[in-house]
Amino acid sequence: MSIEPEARKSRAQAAAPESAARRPSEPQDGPAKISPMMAQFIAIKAAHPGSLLFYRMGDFYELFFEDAEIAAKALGIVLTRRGKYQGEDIPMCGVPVERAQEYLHRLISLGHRVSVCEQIEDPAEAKKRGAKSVVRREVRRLVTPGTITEETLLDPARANRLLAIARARQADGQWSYGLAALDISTGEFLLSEAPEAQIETEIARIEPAEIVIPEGLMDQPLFVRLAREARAPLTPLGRLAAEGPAAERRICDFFGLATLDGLGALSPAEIAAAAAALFYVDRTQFSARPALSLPTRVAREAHMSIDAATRANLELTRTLGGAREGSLIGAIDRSVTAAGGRLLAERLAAPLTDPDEITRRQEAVAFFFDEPALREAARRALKAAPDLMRAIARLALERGGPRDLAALRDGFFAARALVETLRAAENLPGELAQACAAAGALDPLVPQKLQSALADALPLNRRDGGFVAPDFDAGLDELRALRDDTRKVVAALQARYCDLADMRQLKLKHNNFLGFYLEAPQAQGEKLLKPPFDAMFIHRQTMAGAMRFSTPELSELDVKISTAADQALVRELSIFDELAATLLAQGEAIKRAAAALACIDAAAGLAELAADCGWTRPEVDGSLKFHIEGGRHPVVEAALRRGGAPFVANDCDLSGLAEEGGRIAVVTGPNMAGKSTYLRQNALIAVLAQIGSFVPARRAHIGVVDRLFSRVGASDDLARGRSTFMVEMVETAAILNSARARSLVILDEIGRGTATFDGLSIAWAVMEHLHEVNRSRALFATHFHELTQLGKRLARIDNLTVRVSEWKGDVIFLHEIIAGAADQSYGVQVAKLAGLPAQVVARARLLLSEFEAAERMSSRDRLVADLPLFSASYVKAPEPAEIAHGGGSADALGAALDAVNPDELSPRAALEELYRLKRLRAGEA
Ligand SMILES: Nc1ncnc2c1ncn2[C@@H]1O[C@H](COP(=O)(O)OP(=O)(O)OP(=O)(O)O)[C@@H](O)[C@H]1O
Repeated sequence: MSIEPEARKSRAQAAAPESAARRPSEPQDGPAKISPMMAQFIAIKAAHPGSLLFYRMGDFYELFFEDAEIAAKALGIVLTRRGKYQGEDIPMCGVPVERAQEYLHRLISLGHRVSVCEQIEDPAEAKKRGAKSVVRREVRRLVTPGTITEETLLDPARANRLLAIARARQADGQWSYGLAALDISTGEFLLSEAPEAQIETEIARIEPAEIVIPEGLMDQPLFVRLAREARAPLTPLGRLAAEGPAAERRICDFFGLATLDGLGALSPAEIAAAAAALFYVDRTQFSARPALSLPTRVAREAHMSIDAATRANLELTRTLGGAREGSLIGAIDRSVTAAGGRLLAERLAAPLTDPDEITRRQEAVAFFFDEPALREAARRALKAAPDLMRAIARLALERGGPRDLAALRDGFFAARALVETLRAAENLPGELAQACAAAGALDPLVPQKLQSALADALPLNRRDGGFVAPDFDAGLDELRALRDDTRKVVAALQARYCDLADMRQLKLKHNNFLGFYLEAPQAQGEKLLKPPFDAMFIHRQTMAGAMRFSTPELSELDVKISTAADQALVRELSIFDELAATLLAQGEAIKRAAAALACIDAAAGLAELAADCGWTRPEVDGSLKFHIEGGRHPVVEAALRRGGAPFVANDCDLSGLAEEGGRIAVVTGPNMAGKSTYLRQNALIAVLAQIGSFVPARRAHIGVVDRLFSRVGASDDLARGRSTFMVEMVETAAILNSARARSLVILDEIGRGTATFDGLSIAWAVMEHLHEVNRSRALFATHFHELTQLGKRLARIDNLTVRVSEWKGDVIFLHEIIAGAADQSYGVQVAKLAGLPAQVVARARLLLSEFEAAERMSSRDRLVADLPLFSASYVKAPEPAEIAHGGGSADALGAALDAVNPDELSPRAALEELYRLKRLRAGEA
């Protein structure tokens, strides 16, 4: 895109007085050859490496040299030239200030960092220092993906976290990693600690927008990979940022604490990470200070551990394609506020493991579930609540605008309405009672004041003015009247003077020489030269037939009118600051109230969902139960419902006893029957139960799951140099190395990505390991029917299959899970449904019956049945000759087969031939 002609004009004007410059990276020929402006630019640029420099010039932010080339390409704006540096043109491009946020958004989302350099004095001031002096400029902010606060740059539905990682050596010599996650758009500040093997899982939970790590770790493949997987840019920090006592001091200084003792037992790695995060905040925000909450430690055991692959596979907060729509959060989010939606996403990313805490959340949902009228009223009140957390955070950073004041006003009113609604309720459960108390603690006078202060229509930026309501401030009203209604002011003044002098012909006029003056006809003017009028009216001129007078008030009027606009704005800005200060003085209470509203919204939203979709409250405790009756997949069910199709509910029981471990269900069944859906729905039900939600099931009893693992589907990771099979094996290895009795494991078609017998052997051994060593509750979907044999030999393995029926040779999926093993794959029927050409389907049917006949005659089944536990015996593959000739079948069958020429058969004839051959083999023909 190009810049508008009007904007371009003002930019040209802004740039006009400056002259040529050299490339900043090269030695300069001498100061004489560089304009003062370019010298200033070069100095500022050198002090802020690693970012694009937005250099304010009048109504534009200009970029020069390489920055201009990068930005012009990224933003699609025109690259121009401006002056020369060492004989070469200087590339330049620019963005109008009023559209800067839009351009910033694009640059930040591409992973760039932008230093915003402002003019910090009036050009008129600069001129006073001499004609060639340059306006003072300073970088006021470094905008990076993890430190943005503007509404237009943020996703309302997601937290925007900066993650700082630091490491510290432990007593046993191992490295431990501290993780500090902070969101300056809301003030949230959380700390945790993890060993190297768990960092990936922690990062997946935090979903950072930017990761800050010590410079020395920048090149480590682990971090390069982690950042790529988290789709977050990696920023290095020097060593000084987070070391020893300096780290503690940095945290204490930031929060005004004497010691860190009040924050609980923080580890050295956590302290280092927290200090690094604060250092980075300082570096990016300069003098502005975000209203961060005190850092809170998050114990890893407090949350269900879900590794990155499992999160991705289960599509908890985004689909594999990256969209929210189609993910679990997309299906369950019924919250009506942005903060409520964010809280739900956060809870989904970190389900709880403490049954008491889960019960506390459930009680809040159950309350709204049982009280539909209250739920409706609460949701109506919440709908009027804007994003309080982000509004107060922007005010704290002095980046707030009039709309943030209005957001807080509306939020205060909404909180009051909500509290009034809920206070009427009896037996408010603990979580809601606490939230109500926080929401009710807001000062009722504040919204009143904001209400009378703010105009109806509000500009985005306070500098635009016009946001203070009429009648709020007499001084402002007067200035505005002067600015807007010169004519009216003049008319009113003229009428007043006419009354005072009792002289109708007195006229108020203006010229450049006298400014405002009063003119009277000669005869009547004489009267004003005498007492008492001469005390007020000062004679200025006598003309032919008229006399001119001024008054002290009129002399001031001139000055007043010309500066009224500026003064009105200054007055408005000071009213803004006053209102902002009133709000910031209550910053902590506002943050608590905002969190309370989000909490109520999340609970009411989940209750709405449960009521709407027929969900029930699960029983969650410390046992190893996993018993679900009539479970459904929330996302698939919603999709089917949109198409008018029903979802078939299914049971699942993996319950085990502590001394033995959980049960494993081996699910076999045709393609497309619903195995993957079944596996995933049970994992999702566990996640939902542990965030305190109701679940899509008739009944559910779940003993808390500490770790959830899934190996679902197959995908290459070519960027990491891993084939499909390698990815599958790496993920499986991670599961077998870390799953425990309290874990839930979902394995979908392990071993599919390699040769049949390798795959079968691996799957077999994996199952044995899960059963004997991990002892986890597990679901295992497979097309290796041989694995159903394991159920006969290992006590806690059950076989499940999906019911299908056949009609005229076609398969009909019933999606019903029943006990037992599948007897057929129906792969060919599914291929037919998929639209494979008829000849191919017929040929496949023929081949299939041949292969099956061959297999029946082979010793494979017997071999599998005889496999000793834990001996990874190789299962003998049938000899090619056996397949070709039907193994040890009768000569008659061989002769009949030899007589068939498949190339000459129509699909129908081939099918008939196949049935004939089968009858022949069975001795019927
Ligand atoms: N319980 C159910 N009720 C209704 N429809 C279902 C149910 N389960 C699955 N389906 C439908 O069947 C489709 C296929 O399901 P799914 O992918 O789970 O099959 P699958 O057995 O895992 O197949 P494959 O073995 O080919 O991977 C789903 O997209 C959904 O539309």
